[in-house]
Amino acid sequence: MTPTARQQARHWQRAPGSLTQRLFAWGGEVRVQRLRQQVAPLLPGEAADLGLAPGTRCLVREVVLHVGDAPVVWARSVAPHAALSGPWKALVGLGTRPLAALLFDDPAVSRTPLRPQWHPRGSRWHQRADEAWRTVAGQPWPASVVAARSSVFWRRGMPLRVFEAFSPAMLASPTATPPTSPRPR
Ligand SMILES: C=C(O[C@@H]1C=C(C(=O)O)C=C[C@H]1O)C(=O)O
Repeated sequence: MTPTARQQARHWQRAPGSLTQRLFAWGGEVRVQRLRQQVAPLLPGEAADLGLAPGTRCLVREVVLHVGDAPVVWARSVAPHAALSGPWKALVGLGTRPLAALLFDDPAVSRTPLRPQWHPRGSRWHQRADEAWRTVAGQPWPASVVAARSSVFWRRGMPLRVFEAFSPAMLASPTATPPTSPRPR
């Protein structure tokens, strides 16, 4: 990873507030492609961050965010299944609306500090990012490391862990224009 890419990764890993809003400001058009939303096993680190026993039934939502015509973020959010009948029931009908809609305008939602992380090729996280990219872009994850971040949103005592991985297209250079110009309206 070039020094510029590392610097850009740190920028996105630590950027407060809504990533969707930042992507919109960066590229003018953001689209959410939902890959899955179902009860599924957790990946390494998720149960601990949620304060759950491994094997607890959880809802898993995976999406890819597109800016213009290019996929730029793979995101994976997990919550205890029990939360779907309570504080996070709005997840059920979210569809392809950005998750941010449930998080940043609700005073009942708090967020733990952002945790930057790097997942090398061979890790479960890199494997999952690779699977998502093969599905969406028809190619493997285009880097040997997945630069990402995670944090936990809390609402009325129930957690929602959000993980976001940044594609190399986002890390290209400080002045990187979005990967493609938004489609003309
Ligand atoms: C949490 C946010 O919502 C974004 C949208 C997501 C989704 O729709 O599943 C998941 C993670 C984020 O990239 C945000 O914009 O910060």
